This record gives sequence, structure tokens and C-alpha cells, in this order.
Amino acid sequence: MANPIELIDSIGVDSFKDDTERYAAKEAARRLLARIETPFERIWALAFENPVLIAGLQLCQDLGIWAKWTAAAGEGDEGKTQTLETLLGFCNTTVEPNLLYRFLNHMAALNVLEEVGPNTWKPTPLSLAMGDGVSYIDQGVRCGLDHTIPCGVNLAKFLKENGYREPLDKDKFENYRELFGDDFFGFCQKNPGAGGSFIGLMTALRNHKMVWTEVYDTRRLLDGADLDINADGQAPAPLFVDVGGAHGLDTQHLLARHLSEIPANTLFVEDLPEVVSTHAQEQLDPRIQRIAYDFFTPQPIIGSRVYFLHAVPHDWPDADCLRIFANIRTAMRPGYSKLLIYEVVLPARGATSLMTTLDLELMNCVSGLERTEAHWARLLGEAGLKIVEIFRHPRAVESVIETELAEAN
Ligand SMILES: C[S@@+](CC[C@H](N)C(=O)[O-])C[C@H]1O[C@@H](n2cnc3c(N)ncnc32)[C@H](O)[C@@H]1O
Repeated sequence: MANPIELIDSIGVDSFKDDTERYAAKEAARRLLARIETPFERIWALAFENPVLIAGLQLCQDLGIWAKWTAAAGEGDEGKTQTLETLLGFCNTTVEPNLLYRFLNHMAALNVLEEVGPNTWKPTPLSLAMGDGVSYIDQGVRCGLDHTIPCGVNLAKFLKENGYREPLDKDKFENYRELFGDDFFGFCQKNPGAGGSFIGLMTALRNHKMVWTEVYDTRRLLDGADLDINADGQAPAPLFVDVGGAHGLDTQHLLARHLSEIPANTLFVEDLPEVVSTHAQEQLDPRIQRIAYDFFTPQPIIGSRVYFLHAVPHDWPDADCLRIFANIRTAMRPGYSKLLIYEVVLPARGATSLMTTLDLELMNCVSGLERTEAHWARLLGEAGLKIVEIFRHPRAVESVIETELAEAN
């Protein structure tokens, strides 16, 4: 075998034929690290390197360095390489030079920057994304600092204090409420920064995951949908209601697939008032209407062909899901409406780290959980809904669960 270090160093993102192969290689690289790191190196990275790396990423964000560096890099090679002096010039306030240097040095040691000489660095795809203003990668860091990291610090202690019971009753005991004095979504409604970072992370996560219209054949919805404009030119029946739709990108993807077929006034994205007015930043096609709505109250859009829940039930224990489903159920037209749920269906074995991370972050922040197929069938059955089919894709972390009213009338 060739020198293994040279071999590993020769591999780059261009070495793979597509993103599936790149992802598989990344997972293989993680297994490689797990094999060759000592236990000490592993915990050192987790508990020591990462907290101050996150702090450095946020510090450069607060100082305005990432945005200016990304803009300069976009103007050509000259803007890419920067010295400590020029980076200090990018800052929106006075910073002691050696303070900034110490963080840049750590980020270079961990490959967030590339050190090209003394006091001189080049950006990487990660540092450029931190400043691009469109990928919401910076909001992922902010969301960690606002929510998941403080909750994670408290979680083991919280579970010990509560006798190692699964947190599945938000009113009785909840990690987030213990720390922040309010539940997650309540806190986000009252704190624009924390609410905005969460919706920003949701947007980045949506862009990372597979688009639902690639997992599910949307012809199943369009065929048989009542889309004919009335004689008096009035809007036809609603087609798609994205409940807890946040950014609205899932609705935008449906529209993009059927641009010429979908008339105005048929697509709706519902979410809490502050999300609709402030936190959601994506510009949507004017055919899509955003509506402020609390899904624990009666559904205002009646008789839609589809009600859609993406990554919503997993935020809630079963009892709360039943209340959400009941409000949708009442609005569904028998024999016509479908409820689609795009969520993780946990496999009996071989859950990926994205699935297990989501599952435990839900416990950490909202007393939520990911569910197995048997759990979904039981819960939906209790709600008066029946599973028609579960649509899966080998590269998708989530599946589309198509449901209908159990009783057609
Ligand atoms: C995990 S996010 C999923 C967002 C989006 N569907 C996606 O997959 O990216 C859950 C969404 O539910 C919304 N939400 C929480 N409580 C709600 C309520 N009572 N009524 C309506 N929306 C709510 C949140 O604001 C958030 O946008």
C-alpha cells in the first residue's frame, strides 16, 4: 500500500463521482478516526477543542470578519489570503490583535482556516459559508449557542434529577423549560434572536436534507385534485397546506415541480406569528400565502387536497401530536384530503447519526422524539388516520408517510 498519510491527503471533494459517494467517504473517514484516535484524543476534541472552536466562529461572526472576507474572496485570489492586520481592518469594533490571533490560530489548527504563512490565512469552504449570508451556516452556530449547547450541558443532570424517566410530558418536566423558564417555541416567540437562529438552522437543514418531492411522486396529489377555476374566476379548492412550514421551501419545491398547473390561492404556509412576520427570511413565490396560525387551534383552511407536516410531530410527545392531528382531521374532506408527514421512520437497526442526533436533540430541547413504523401506525390509528403507504428513498433521512381519514365519511 502507498504511504497511507499521502494517500489520505490526496483525497479531496473532487475525488468522488457524486454526493452520495462523497457522503459515504465522509462516513468512512469518521470510522477511520474512530479506529485510529486514542480515547483521550476523542474526548479532547469533544470537550476541549470544540467549545473554543465554536466560540471562535461566533466571535468572527460578531466582529463582521466572515462577511467581509467572503466578499473579498469573491473578488478574486488576492482577496482570499488575508493577514492579521487586514483581518483587524475588517472588524466592526476595536479588538486586541493578539486576542483575535489566538482564535485564528486555533481555527487554522483545526482546518477551519488554512495557514499559509506567519499571521496569514486563506479561507476554507466552511469559513466562506459563514460569511455568505445565504446558506444560513452562521445560524447553525448561533442556534447551537442559543439552544442545543446550553441544553446539552444540563441534560444528564436533568435526567438524573428526574429519576431517569423519558421526558415525554412537557408540562411535568422539560429540560428546556428548566433552563429558560419557558418551552422552546414560547421562548422563540418572545426572543427574536433565538427564534431567528432556530428558523435559520431549519432552513440550512432543509437544504441539507433531500427535497420531499424527490422521495414522493407529487402526481399522486395533483391527479384528482380540484384545481379548475370557477366560472366566476374564484379560487379553486386549496391544494397544499404546509403546517408549521417555517421558511416555506417545501411548498416552493411543490410549486417548482408543477409551475404551469398550480393556480394562485391554493398554496399556504402556516406557522406561529413571529415566524411568519420576522424569523422566516426566504422570499417565496407570490402564489404562496404565509398565514399566522397556532396548530393547537382549529385549522382555518378547510378541505385542502393535502395537509403537510415536515419535522413537526417529532417536536411533540404523542398526546400533543393527537391534538395537532385532531385539528387537521376536522378540516380534511373525506375521500379527498390527505395528510402527508415527512419525517424520520426509525429503522429497527442501523439508524444513522443524523437520525440519532435529531432524536436526542429533540429530547434535549422540546421533549420530542423520532418514531418507528410501529409507533407511527399506532399513533396515527389513535388519531383516526390510516397509513396508505410509506415512501422511502435510499439517500433520504426522512420518509413520506401518506395518510387518509380512517373512516371515509
Ligand atoms: C422543526 S420545525 C420544522 C419546520 C419546517 N417544516 C421544516 O421541516 O424545516 C417546527 C416548526 O413548527 C412551528 N411551530 C411550533 N409550534 C407551533 C404552533 N403551535 N403552531 C404552528 N406552528 C408551530 C415552529 O415555529 C417551526 O417552524
